[in-house]
Amino acid sequence: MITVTGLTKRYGPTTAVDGLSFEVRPGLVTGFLGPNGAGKSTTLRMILGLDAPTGGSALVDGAPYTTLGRPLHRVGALLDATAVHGGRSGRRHLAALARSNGIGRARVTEVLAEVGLADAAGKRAGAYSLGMKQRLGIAAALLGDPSVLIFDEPVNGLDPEGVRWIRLLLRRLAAEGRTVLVSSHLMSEMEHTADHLIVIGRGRLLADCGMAEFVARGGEGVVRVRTPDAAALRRALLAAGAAVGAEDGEVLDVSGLGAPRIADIALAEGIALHELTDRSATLEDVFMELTAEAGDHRAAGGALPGKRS
Ligand SMILES: Nc1ncnc2c1ncn2[C@@H]1O[C@H](COP(=O)(O)OP(=O)(O)OP(=O)(O)O)[C@@H](O)[C@H]1O
Repeated sequence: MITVTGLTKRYGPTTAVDGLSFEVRPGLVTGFLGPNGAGKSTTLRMILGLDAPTGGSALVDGAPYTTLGRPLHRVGALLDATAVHGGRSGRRHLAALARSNGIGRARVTEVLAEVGLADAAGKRAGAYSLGMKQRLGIAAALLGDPSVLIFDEPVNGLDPEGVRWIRLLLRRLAAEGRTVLVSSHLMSEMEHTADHLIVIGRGRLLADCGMAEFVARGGEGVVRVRTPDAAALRRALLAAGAAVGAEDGEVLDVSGLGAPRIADIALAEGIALHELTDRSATLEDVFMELTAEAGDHRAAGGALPGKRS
């Protein structure tokens, strides 16, 4: 469990984190989202005792990270996967970490296998691809079998197979009852991975709720229907109480009725459907709207990487 209370960090005139309070609970993947410069990394660094708060507190299982005995057994973190000693092999990197934390060598072999690096363990980490470095960083996070895991942008730069691997890993770690906090800019990926969301903007809390609840803020869904008989279907849907946007050739945008009901009405009227697509709001839609409302010009400009078109 991570408990952040009134957490504040100022760098000179810049307030990076501004009175932030939230809890991260076990058994869930919690997504930590915010536009560039929102204060995510600064918050994670304070949770991990790498930066001292200007005010407030960040506790792991009720205590500041810096006071935890054998911290690798309590918290595992991946902050910057490229920050490894390039001249050492993956195995030696992990062995050094294990030794300084009183962890046996057998565990090194175990985590190397778990992240799929068993075959590359003897190679210089400096020669690893970004994906392999991410895996090595994750192996280090898992080394002490911690109950709390923190990952900052774990899928950055990974290929689709690597992204999928991380998604399944995060889900498994949460299913094992661990506390999993993960930051990412990849909204479509987060939508598949996180159960709960903490969204910040300009260092302040914008949302702390379940994924479904957050996405539902996008309002009523719209169903796109394509049919060669748009005029007749439009009449039938209006009669059934739907709101139907202006006809555009064969395409109708329908709200107020779900896709199954629209299909039933079309069937009853003997009208063929060539497309029936649920176009409800996505996580990205709601995120962009929320962060734009909060006055973050970068989010409003739509310049986030990983944007789904
Ligand atoms: N060491 C530092 N000295 C001065 N300012 C800093 C420092 N670290 C962060 N900041 C500032 O604090 C703010 C928050 O930065 P932070 O890196 O925490 O945001 P972030 O949400 O992680 O952004 P990104 O998504 O771009 O990684 C930014 O305005 C940043 O410039």
